[in-house]
Amino acid sequence: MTPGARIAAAIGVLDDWRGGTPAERALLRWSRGARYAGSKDRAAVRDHVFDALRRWRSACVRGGSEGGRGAMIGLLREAGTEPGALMDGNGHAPLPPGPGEAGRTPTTAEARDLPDWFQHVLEEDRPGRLDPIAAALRNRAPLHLRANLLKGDRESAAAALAGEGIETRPVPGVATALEVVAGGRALRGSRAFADGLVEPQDAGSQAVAALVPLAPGMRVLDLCAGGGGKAMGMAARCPGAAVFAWDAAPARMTDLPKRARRLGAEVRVLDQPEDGAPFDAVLCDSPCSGSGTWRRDPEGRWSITPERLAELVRLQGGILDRAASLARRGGVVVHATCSVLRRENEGVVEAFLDRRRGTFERGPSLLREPGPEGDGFGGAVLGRR
Ligand SMILES: C[S@@+](CC[C@H](N)C(=O)[O-])C[C@H]1O[C@@H](n2cnc3c(N)ncnc32)[C@H](O)[C@@H]1O
Repeated sequence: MTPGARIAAAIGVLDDWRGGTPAERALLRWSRGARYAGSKDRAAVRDHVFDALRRWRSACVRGGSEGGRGAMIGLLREAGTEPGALMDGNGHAPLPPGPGEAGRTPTTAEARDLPDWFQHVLEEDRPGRLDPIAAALRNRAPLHLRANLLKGDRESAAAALAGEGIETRPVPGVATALEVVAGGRALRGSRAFADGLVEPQDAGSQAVAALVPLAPGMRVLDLCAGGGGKAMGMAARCPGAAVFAWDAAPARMTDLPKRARRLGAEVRVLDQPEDGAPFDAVLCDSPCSGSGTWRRDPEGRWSITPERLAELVRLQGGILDRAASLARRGGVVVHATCSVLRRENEGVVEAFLDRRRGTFERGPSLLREPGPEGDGFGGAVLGRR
C-alpha cells in the first residue's frame, strides 16, 4: 500500500470507530477485507488510527472537520507534513484538503486532548499536574517487558533478546522492567518470548504489583485478575507463595493457564474467591477510568463520563470491602488502579479506612504518572489489624 492508501484505510477505520465500533474491532473489520495489505501496512494503519485517537480533539480542529478525514489531515499538519503531499488523490490515496478544510490552531484546552469535564476533574485531583499528564497521554506508550524471574533475571533476559536483535534497556526504579528500544515487532516470534524469559507488561503495572508483600508460605489472591499479568508476576517474585486468581468476568482469565505455562508460573484459578479464604494478601487491581493508561487505550478518554467515573469509585469501594472479608487478621489488602485520579486512589482508601474504623491501617503506597518510565498507576497497602 502507498502511504496515501494507508491514510485512506485509517480514515475508514476511524469513521467506523466514530460510528460506535470499538477501535480494535474496526481495525479487524478493515483488515479482514484488505487481503492486499501486508504486515507493514497493517502496522502502519494501526499506528495512524491510535495516533489519531490519542489526539482526536486537537487533530479534528487542525484538520477542519470532526471525523477520520479531519483527524488525519490534522495529524499530518501537526507533524509538519503538508497533507496534500500524501493525500494527492492518486491510486487509493484520499483527495487533498479542500478550501473548507483549512482548520485552525487548537485552543489550550483542545490541545490537551481530553474532554473538558475531565480536565476539571484532573486539575481538582492533581493540582498543577494537568498539563504534564495530558501531554504524556498524547504520545505513544513505550513497550515494556517483565523479566520472568522463574527463568532468569533482567540481565539474562536482555542478553537473550539482544541476541535476536531486540534491544532493551532497564527501566529505572522497577527491578524487573525492560524497555524495548529497537526490534519490538520481532518480540512475539522470538525464542526468548517462546521460552518465557519475558512477558509484555508495563513498568507501572509491575511497580504496583511489587507493593504486595510476599513471603514463602503465604496465600495471595489476585481478586481482579483479568488476564493474570499481576498474578503471574507475583508467582514469579515468590515461587514459595501460593497465588490464586479470580475475576468477576471469568472469561477474562481464559488465557491465564496457557500464559502461566509458558512462564513456568503457578497460579490457581478459583471458582469463588471465598473458596480459598483467608488470604495473607489480597490484591484489588480494580476496574477504573484507566486514565493512567490512555496512551495504550486512547478510546477510554472519549468514552468515560462523569456518571461512569462515579460508578467506578463506588465499585472500587465495594471490591475493597469484599477483599477485607477475605484477608486474615495481620494480612493485607492492596488497592490498585491504573488511574492518576485522587478520587480513584487516595479517596477510595480514605473512605474505606473511615468505614472500617480502626480495623485497617495504612501501609506503603505509590502514585505514578504516565511517562517514559511507565503508565500512571496508584497503589496502597492496607494492613488488617
Ligand atoms: C484493571 S482490570 C485487571 C487487570 C489485571 N489485574 C492485569 O494485571 O492484567 C480489572 C478487572 O476487574 C474485573 N472486575 C470487575 N468488577 C469486579 C468485581 N466486582 N470483582 C472482581 N473483579 C472485578 C474486570 O473483569 C477486570 O478484569
